[in-house]
Amino acid sequence: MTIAVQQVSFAYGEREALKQVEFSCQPGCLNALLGPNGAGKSTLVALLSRLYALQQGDILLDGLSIRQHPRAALRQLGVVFQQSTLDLDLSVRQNLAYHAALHGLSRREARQRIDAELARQQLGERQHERVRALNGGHRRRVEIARALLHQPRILLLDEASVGLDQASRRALNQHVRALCDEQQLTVIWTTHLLDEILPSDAVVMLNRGRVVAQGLAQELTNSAEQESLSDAFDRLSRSAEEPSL
Ligand SMILES: Nc1ncnc2c1ncn2[C@@H]1O[C@H](COP(=O)(O)OP(=O)(O)OP(=O)(O)O)[C@@H](O)[C@H]1O
Repeated sequence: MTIAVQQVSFAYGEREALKQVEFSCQPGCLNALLGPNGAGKSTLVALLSRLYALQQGDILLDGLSIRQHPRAALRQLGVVFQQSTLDLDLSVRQNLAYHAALHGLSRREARQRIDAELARQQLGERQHERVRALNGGHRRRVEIARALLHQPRILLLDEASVGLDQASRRALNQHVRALCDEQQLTVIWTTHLLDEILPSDAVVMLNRGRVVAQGLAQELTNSAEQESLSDAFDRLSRSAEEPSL
């Protein structure tokens, strides 16, 4: 499913968080939204997920405006927010069942989808354990399972790997990539960690609320004439701040 962000600007009162942001995402793969703290990544996720209403600009999902068709758009979206919203004292399965009920799934349908997601996230054996007993990586998988219960075609993950150790970060990243391949999911993966991005990934670089570059990671590195994506990001962010003559 395609995502087109068109001239989106957003301010918290006087503070501008996004300024005429425009980019599109590649369908069926992981799209990295890269930027340092405060770049505007979470604000963009909040607008995409309709947590905040758009102030200026529009976002199109397969050509459909989320302004004009908010319900249809939401049906296509699964979201894992930066802050976990699992109930730690409920079991894995109970957390999922609660969410399925909120989405209005029948008990039978909920049972089938929960079974399928638990299997896909390799959580079947942990389903009756309290979420509190799970490590950070497994908790994130529960959140992904929950986000996919209503079978969306887009998955938004906001800094999903924050707080995980290196091995869990890598495993989570690989897991999400496998989901893209298996289900043709379009993923937006926001991060400030460059080692989570592969040379072949589509990347949008945000800095201080503006898109400073977009393209395949390898192309961005080459075009900025840098050795690494990290250097390219520094270079592109600096040149975006220099006043044009
Ligand atoms: N609720 C809010 N009220 C006022 N300003 C906010 C609010 N949320 C974010 N901001 C500001 O908007 C800008 C963008 O923040 P945002 O959280 O979207 O960035 P981010 O790239 O997700 O960074 P982080 O990784 O730190 O969350 C920052 O300057 C931030 O201080």
